[in-house]
Amino acid sequence: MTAAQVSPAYDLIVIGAGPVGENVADYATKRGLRVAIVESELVGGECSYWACMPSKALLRSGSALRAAERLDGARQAVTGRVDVPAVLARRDAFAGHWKDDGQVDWLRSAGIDLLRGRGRLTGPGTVDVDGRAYTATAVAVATGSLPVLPDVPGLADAQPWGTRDATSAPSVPPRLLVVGGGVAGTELATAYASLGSRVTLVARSTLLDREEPFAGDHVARALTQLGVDVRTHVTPERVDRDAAGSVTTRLSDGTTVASEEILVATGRRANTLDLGIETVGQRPGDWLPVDDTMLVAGTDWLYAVGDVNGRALLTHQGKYQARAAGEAIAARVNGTPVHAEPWGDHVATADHAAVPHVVFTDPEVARAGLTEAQARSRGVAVRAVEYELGSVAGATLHADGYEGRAKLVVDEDRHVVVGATFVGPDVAELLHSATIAIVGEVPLERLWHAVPSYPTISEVWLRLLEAYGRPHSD
Ligand SMILES: Cc1cc2nc3c(=O)[nH]c(=O)nc-3n(C[C@H](O)[C@H](O)[C@H](O)COP(=O)(O)OP(=O)(O)OC[C@H]3O[C@@H](n4cnc5c(N)ncnc54)[C@H](O)[C@@H]3O)c2cc1C
Ligand SMILES: NC(=O)c1ccc[n+]([C@@H]2O[C@H](COP(=O)([O-])OP(=O)(O)OC[C@H]3O[C@@H](n4cnc5c(N)ncnc54)[C@H](O)[C@@H]3O)[C@@H](O)[C@H]2O)c1
Repeated sequence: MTAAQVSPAYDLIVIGAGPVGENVADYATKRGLRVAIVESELVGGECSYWACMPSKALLRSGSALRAAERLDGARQAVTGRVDVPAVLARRDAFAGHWKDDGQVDWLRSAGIDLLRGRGRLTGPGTVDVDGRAYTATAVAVATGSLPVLPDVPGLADAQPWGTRDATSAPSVPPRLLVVGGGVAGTELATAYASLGSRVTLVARSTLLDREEPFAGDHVARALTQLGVDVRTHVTPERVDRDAAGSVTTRLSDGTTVASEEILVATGRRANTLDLGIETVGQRPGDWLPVDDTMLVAGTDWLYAVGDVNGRALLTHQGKYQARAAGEAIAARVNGTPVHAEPWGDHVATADHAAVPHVVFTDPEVARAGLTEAQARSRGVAVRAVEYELGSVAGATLHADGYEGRAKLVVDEDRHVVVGATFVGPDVAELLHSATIAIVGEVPLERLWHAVPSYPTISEVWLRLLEAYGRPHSD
């Protein structure tokens, strides 16, 4: 195959067939565009094989077991520990055994051409895939993100685990050091502790430091109860792996930690290395700047969707962007109107202040919209109220000694909720109520008429409104 070979033109070429790229391609195809998608590894991307699905599969059995242990009557029936081989086998199934046949069949059925290989931008509307040139009216980059390895002496040579290794490991190391107190670090520390590993978690600040402060406190307490040695405000300074495979890590507080594996979960950067991104004036490794239709700044043909634009490193939010971008690209190619006004059909307005996410630790941390600190830094006239979830009747029934906390952040000028955080066992399913309140900008006066069922954990909404005080419409 020579680079001179030019294949027929597409309306759209998507580079990267993760959950986001698949959705851009699907939504554009449904609007009649001729679409090809380029994938260098597995169709389905990080989320399916090395992130969301396997990590949640590793976590779920331990959470279910602890849920039973928190309940008198069920506790007595729990006579064993987590069955590690069974959990790993279930994880393998959720990761599709790292084969993408099913996803490839879906692409075919959706009418999307799959181009296996590495995609690279070579100029406006031109993409090289392993030496073959393709052209398209529009190109969407959905290449995801890559983990960042901190510059710690000896760390790279010690062959640390990244999140890919941790989510696909065939066995559980007896001792695991987790570096990073963010989402991935706290989730994977929970998972491996549940699977019997002796886990040490090292964080350079508090845990989950971008959440409401009580979130990290609750998670740190629960991890400690699970047997995790949680060390905050420290970083690794030197790492050595000896000939027998043991890792010794010296920390900034002068202590050392011995482990069989060291997992680094210290954040991610854009996967734009070797992508030809400099052809549009962008620096490889930087998040790609986009407008709300996901059009890359300074171009009229290139889109960046999902993790790669750095707006929200979450599958559901990337897929939301993909629905907007797929439709926007189709509208522009078809010459139909583009609705780019806030909350229009072709924009991802919710990215700015209405993003929901769940940290699947035990307790779970679920937030929609802004924390109090974020709202204040944006100049919002904030009033915040908090409530102990353990005082809600539904929560006391849900688990003996239920511990958790909830918080609403209210914009006092507009009288609407701009942020909500719930921390506690099984709060994840509560979150969508908050997302709807925030996106719908439901006035607080009206929220009083949204009655939570008794006795559910959702009754915390009523308690939070009572803590705020009933505003009277006059
Ligand atoms: C451990 C972990 C757990 C997570 N859990 C959750 C969760 O529970 N919920 C949640 O919402 N999010 C979660 N995330 C985040 C989620 O995985 C990402 O937000 C999501 O995968 C982003 O999707 P994407 O399609 O943008 O990128 P990716 O899923 O990374 O897909 C990008 C695709 O592009 C391909 N590619 C890259 N470069 C090229 C190229 N040059 N040519 C061809 N193909 C290329 C890659 O092979 C890949 O298939 C988690 C992340 C991690 C690390
Ligand atoms: N449930 C979910 O939705 C889920 C789960 C996992 C990951 N993710 C996504 O993946 C992204 C990446 O996750 P992540 O946990 O890698 O990143 P993160 O940004 O959430 O956390 C990284 C943490 O590492 C710390 N850190 C950085 N350098 C360090 C160092 N040298 N020593 C010690 N600590 C250091 C940071 O202070 C931070 O607390 C997240 O932003 C999240 O959106 C989502």
